[in-house]
Amino acid sequence: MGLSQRTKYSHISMKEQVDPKTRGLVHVAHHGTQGQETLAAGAGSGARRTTAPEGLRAAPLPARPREPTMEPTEGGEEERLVRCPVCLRELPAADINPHLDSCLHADGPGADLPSKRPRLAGGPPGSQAEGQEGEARPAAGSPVFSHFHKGRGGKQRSGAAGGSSGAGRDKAAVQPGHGCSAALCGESLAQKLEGKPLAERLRPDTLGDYVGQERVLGAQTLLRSLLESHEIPSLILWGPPGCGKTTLAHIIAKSSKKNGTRFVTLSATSAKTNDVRDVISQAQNEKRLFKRKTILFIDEIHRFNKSQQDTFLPHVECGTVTLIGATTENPSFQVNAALLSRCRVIVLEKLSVEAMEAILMRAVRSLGLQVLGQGDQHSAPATGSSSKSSEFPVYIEEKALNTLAYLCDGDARTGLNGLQLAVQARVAAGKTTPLNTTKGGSADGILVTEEHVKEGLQRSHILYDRAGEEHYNCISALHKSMRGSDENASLYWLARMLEGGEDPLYVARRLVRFASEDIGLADPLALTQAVAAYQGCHFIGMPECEVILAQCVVYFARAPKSIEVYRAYGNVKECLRMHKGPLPPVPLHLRNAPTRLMKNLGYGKGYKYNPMYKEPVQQDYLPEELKGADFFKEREI
Ligand SMILES: Nc1ncnc2c1ncn2[C@@H]1O[C@H](COP(=O)(O)OP(=O)(O)OP(=O)(O)O)[C@@H](O)[C@H]1O
Repeated sequence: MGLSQRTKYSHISMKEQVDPKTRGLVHVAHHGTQGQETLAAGAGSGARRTTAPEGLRAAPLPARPREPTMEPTEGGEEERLVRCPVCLRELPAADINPHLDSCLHADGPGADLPSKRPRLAGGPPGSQAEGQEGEARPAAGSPVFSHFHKGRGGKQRSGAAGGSSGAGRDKAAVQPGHGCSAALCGESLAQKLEGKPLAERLRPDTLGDYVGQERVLGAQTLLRSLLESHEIPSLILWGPPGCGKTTLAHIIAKSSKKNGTRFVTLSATSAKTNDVRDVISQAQNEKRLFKRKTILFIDEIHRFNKSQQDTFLPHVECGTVTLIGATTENPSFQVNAALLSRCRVIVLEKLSVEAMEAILMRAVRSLGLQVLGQGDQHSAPATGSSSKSSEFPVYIEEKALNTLAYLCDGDARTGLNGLQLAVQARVAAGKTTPLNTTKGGSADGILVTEEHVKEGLQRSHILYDRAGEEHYNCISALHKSMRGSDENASLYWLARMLEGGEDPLYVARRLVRFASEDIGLADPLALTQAVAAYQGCHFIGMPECEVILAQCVVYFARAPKSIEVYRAYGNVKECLRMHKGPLPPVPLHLRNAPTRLMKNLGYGKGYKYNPMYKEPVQQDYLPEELKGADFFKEREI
């Protein structure tokens, strides 16, 4: 490595020491990271590394091109060729700093998001999504780089990635080597199916690729024109899982980079109040020193408690940050009213079957599969397949795609995961199916059928229609298993629901009911357990709350059971339903008599106040005609 490079990082290092609170520091950390990557790429052995202090290295932040600090070089050092880690050109060492600055600058001011890092790591141009996956992740607790990270279900969110538009991506995927910039480009089918989930790889980068949600994002809508003019108001994106909330934020991130706005992501499942404060103080510095705006995206904002939400309220109010929150829960209940009133609530819907079909078709094209309609005849391998020529062509039944679009219940992640697993399983099994392709001839290929797709959904734990019958079937199976004191079956049905994406509060509500209906007075503490479980789920959400529900479910399966109260109450209801004629009046002696008139009418007359009696009091409490009724006697419920 040339001295001038070392000088560059020395300069940065000095800056960190000078002003550890300002954005200078922020850049330092990232420059430090880049420095290391540059060293790796430039391959100077024995080069002196200037690393950021420990705490800073843990929070790599976007680099911003800066003026190089040129110092006299040692004899002839600048004559050595050094490879630019960005464009891979070889240049004299003396020129590398200014060149690097202009290279970094070429992406515009927003290029300081982590999308740049794969290129520094020497990945092929356009392989940014790939590179991000393999990147050293920022240390936990670094709020700024936990972009799109999501705890639930082990989902991974990539950062505000760079890369070409999704439209171009589709094309590129179908035509390998064609200005290839897509995550799936130039790989064999098996490679495309490995590693990062397909849903993540196919996350649209532009509004053009964003399917559905016409009501809020269609042409002429307010939100679309705001997004197109880069005027991003504070937003709460509310919608069911997999409908595109994070994707929309990702698109906003990409587009906001164009006008130099910073985009920072926190996940409320893992971020602490201090992380929020850090982001806000950085945003304040950015605004004050660089007039740079910050958009703060908080995924699963409903997981923040009210006081955490209060932390950013004044800063949203005064415009230090523009907030974008994503939530699957009704924001009226989960988001501070004051915060809510400062945000526009965008209600996203479950994706329609048509929208899902479009998303699946895009995936099919990217994977290079060929759709086989009923009665279709094919003579050639899958068109557009980027599979290596040694691989069999892979076909998928049109019916299989339709079924998938229906079964995934408007959740694109579920649909794409199901498709990925089905194809993966078939390819791994390597089973070729002779297809009657041409008249009088046949060809080999791998066929993915409707059955395989259903299996694929089951394998991703998702053959569970949250809105439909399966939802009721599973909760019923759980209830009956607990009633039957089968702790294994109880846990099984619980897991089937939670892994299928069921709302934990729905299960918790059922447990509250079960505590009274089936355990009742045999263990009155059961109700307390159930309510506590409900509150626990409410506080911490999935996936952490799953064990709370599991504990409660096992407690209930093992608990003694009594339906005495449930049955008796049912008997009373039955009695009321069966009563003919007007309901009997409340006996006068049981009535309260707050006024003289009421007293005169006989209200409360003859009532025996029990505490005044040492012996049991003989007194009727039921209406005359029900005297002696015993609702606790066993009857048909
Ligand atoms: N409207 C859409 N158009 C195209 N693809 C979509 C759309 N919505 C979702 N997807 C696909 O589904 C995947 C998951 O979507 P996303 O992460 O945006 O869902 P979400 O609403 O944030 O879900 P969750 O609440 O579970 O986090 C994306 O990576 C993308 O591939």
